[in-house]
Amino acid sequence: MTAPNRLALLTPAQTAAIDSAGDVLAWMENAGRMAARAILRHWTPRPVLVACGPGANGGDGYVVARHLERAGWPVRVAALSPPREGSPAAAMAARWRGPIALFLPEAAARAGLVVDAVFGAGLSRDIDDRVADLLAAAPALAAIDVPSGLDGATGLAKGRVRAADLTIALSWARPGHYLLPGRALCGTLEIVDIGIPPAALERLELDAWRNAPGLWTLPPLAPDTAAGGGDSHKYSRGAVGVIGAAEMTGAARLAAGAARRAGAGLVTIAAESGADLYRTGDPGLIVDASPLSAQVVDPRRLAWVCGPGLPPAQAGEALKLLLKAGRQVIADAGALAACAGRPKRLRGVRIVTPHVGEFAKVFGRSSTSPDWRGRPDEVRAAAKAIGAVVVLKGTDTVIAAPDGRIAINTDAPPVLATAGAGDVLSGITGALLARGIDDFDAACAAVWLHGHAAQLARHGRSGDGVIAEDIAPWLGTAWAEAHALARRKALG
Ligand SMILES: NC(=O)C1=CN([C@@H]2O[C@H](COP(=O)(O)OP(=O)(O)OC[C@H]3O[C@@H](n4cnc5c(N)ncnc54)[C@H](OP(=O)(O)O)[C@@H]3O)[C@@H](O)[C@H]2O)[C@@H](O)CC1
Ligand SMILES: [K+]
Repeated sequence: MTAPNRLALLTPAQTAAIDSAGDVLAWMENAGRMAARAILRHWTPRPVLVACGPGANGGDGYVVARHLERAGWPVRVAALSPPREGSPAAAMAARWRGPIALFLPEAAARAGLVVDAVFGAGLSRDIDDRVADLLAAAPALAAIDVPSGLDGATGLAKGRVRAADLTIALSWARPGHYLLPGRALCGTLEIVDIGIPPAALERLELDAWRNAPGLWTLPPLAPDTAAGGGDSHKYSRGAVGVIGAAEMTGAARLAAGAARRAGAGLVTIAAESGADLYRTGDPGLIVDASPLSAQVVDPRRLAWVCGPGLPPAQAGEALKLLLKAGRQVIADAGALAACAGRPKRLRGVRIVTPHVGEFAKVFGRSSTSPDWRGRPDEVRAAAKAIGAVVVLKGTDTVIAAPDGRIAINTDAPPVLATAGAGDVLSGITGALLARGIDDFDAACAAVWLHGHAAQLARHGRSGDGVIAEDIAPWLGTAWAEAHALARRKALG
């Protein structure tokens, strides 16, 4: 993976590292000017209160105030406390000669728009009532960097955080802009360029990105005959095995169908029992009723999906056989249930795809409260513990590699919260692994294709009535769009 800088997500600590060696005054001026421009695009002229904190976020606020006033808007500034003497923020505060207001909710309520420049990357504790009350009284809110109280690293709220209508991110977004509840607290997110040279990123150890085409690249979906790929055969396009359950056959069929649409040359359902049920399904699907122990040694069937629809005991047995045979395993559903509280049993698998409840059961968290989902470090730790890529599924799916890299998916539609959608994802992942794509890239690309195909299904025919079966037929289009987007961004 050669991750492009434009997809990088910066934590507050990384921003601080950039600032310590940079021209903060110039960047602050740019940040305030660009934020003012974004505000001018989003709102018609109205009285504005700019709420400024004591740090550089407040410094940006004084610049916004100056530019909005220059644009003819009535502007007042309310300071929580004055900036530290000699700091860049103090220099910007000194250049504000306009009206001052008390830092009180009444001042916010009288304005038509409040600019939240109280805390950004320097947030160090929960915000108190004084800040929360003022921001809560705002009729509309534009936040600089993050809404005050939102932890940019985790997406968690520190105290009572007022959701913004517009959040203006500076040069790069943060994990917290995309992780829930942060994503919901940001409103519309705009990323503005404040002139930090891309070389500044080279000094950082980047480890988080937005999941989008360009982060990974896909081979062509089908062999290109014109380019001499016409002699490729079904095994060279990747062969996928899916462990079939005797009873809940739908899940394995959904996974297998998705693997086929995602470009696998050959997909087999391993069904020691229940084979007849599978044979009544799609004609292009191979059903193998021989003992699994004999199937797993077929060297051509490298990638296996283990778990969808399986009872935990069967999944656990299958997992052991697959790992012993050195297969590339995607563990989901029943295979995760078989490893509840025993994550070490997953050592040797390539990718696991738990939802929040499964993650909690496998990795032994006592609570499934939505609160902890915003903590990428927990997903990183899980990936490290089992030496495999962990895909924590949700509306803000986090994909973590054992080496600490994470990608956050940002555009999955809510319609994906439907039975069988997870089985489809495991099938797509299997197809990409079988085609020889690196584990982390395969997981990231599968998550994106899955979400994008669901979006296409939604805009195509299904509307909000998208069901799991609707997703796979759109994978070909999603694949083509991934190529087009990666190409366009690389050029642009
Ligand atoms: N490279 C970039 O992207 C650039 C970014 N820029 C901007 O810089 C911002 C980061 O600036 P920053 O480091 O000064 O932190 P900021 O959030 O203003 O606050 C720190 C102050 O608040 C205080 N404090 C914290 N929490 C508190 C609480 N709950 N309740 C009360 N007080 C609290 C804290 O006190 P302390 O923790 O020290 O006690 C300290 O005094 C960033 O968000 C962006 O807007 C541009 O200007 C330039 C280029
Ligand atoms: K802010």
